[in-house]
Amino acid sequence: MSSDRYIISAPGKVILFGEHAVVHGKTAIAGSLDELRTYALFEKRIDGYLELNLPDLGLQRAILWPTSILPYNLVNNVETKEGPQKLQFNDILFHKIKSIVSNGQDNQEINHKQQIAASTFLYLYTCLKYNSQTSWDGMTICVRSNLPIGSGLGSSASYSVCLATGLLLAFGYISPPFENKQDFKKSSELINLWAYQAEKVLHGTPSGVDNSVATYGKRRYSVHQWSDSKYKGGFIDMGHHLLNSLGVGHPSLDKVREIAAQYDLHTKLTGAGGGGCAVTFIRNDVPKEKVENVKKDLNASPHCFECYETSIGGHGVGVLDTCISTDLQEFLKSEKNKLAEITGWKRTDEFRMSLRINELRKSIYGSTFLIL
Ligand SMILES: Nc1ncnc2c1ncn2[C@@H]1O[C@H](COP(=O)(O)OP(=O)(O)OP(=O)(O)O)[C@@H](O)[C@H]1O
Ligand SMILES: C[C@@](O)(CCO)CC(=O)[O-]
Repeated sequence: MSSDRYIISAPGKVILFGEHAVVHGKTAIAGSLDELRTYALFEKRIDGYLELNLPDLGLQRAILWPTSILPYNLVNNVETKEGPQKLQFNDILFHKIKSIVSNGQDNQEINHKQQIAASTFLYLYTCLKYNSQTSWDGMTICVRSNLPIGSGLGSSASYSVCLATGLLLAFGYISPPFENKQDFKKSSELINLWAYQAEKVLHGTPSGVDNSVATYGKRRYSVHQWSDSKYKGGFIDMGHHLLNSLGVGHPSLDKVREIAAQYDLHTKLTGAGGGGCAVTFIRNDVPKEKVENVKKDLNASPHCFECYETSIGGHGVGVLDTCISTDLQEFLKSEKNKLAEITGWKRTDEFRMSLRINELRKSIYGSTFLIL
């Protein structure tokens, strides 16, 4: 049974090895991030309007559409209950949605990034609403994230997973609390499948790693244990140099490496490259003061690098307790570092329902990846 309100949360990701190889069907190793997440609030409306709030993308006001303008007649492939292979990306629908988004707003200018994010939402909404038996006729949505957006840490995948989960819940395709393992498995597969469609809107031809990591996540697994026990700095350096040789490096990422190397720490670029984020691995034996000093040096460099200290293995997608009283205004205006608190994500496990399955996945997209 569908409720009137959901708060969803999904993690960002870091790719440790193989970010470009995975696009060509080779193996990558990736992990979900702890505490760097996207949060989405879904509220039912019955007035036939969709309201989308994306303040992190700089949208000053909500975007509003009547649900009646959506091209449901172009939906031809809603195979939500079938196997993933049956779900094809619908180009005709996507182009129509894009034109609705770019024509539609008389009260504010919407830039390209905002248009793509809005199209992603409308694409999933139109596909999933078609054929659904639900009392939701319209909804208000607000998405917030404490991830850097467009920097290689999977903000788009966590956005996609939040949208897919909220819509699948609202339209009754899945239902919390995912009580038994079978429900767990089915719901997470469906979320991942639809998040992948969203990633296609955002990325074109994604490998599917990012949305899988944001869906499945994993139990906490600290970078310290990981780097100590299995891999040494040489691997990390080699990964970085190989990516540089592909031409996806950036001088500022080399600068991060240079500063961290002064403290005997190893760094590589992560994600697509060409800018974005580098990841520095911190061994168990590195004292806290040393970490603070590296961060200070990175901040103080002419590039003013921003540092996020985290571990690998955050929870996968979760549906948070709907009794939490956070309202739209509070959610919209919250500082990024307060999102976990105001949504209740910081409360104990018994208050949240989380989907987590950890395994080596031979993906439906053709690539193999290990989720840490
Ligand atoms: N909090 C958010 N609010 C609205 N849209 C978001 C949000 N986070 C991500 N997005 C969408 O995802 C896009 C960023 O995707 P992009 O692939 O460029 O970066 P990334 O996912 O952070 O990096 P990578 O894919 O390399 O890991 C944004 O332009 C927007 O469309
Ligand atoms: C660079 C790439 O690994 C995305 C990183 O976010 C490509 C992909 O997996 O689609």
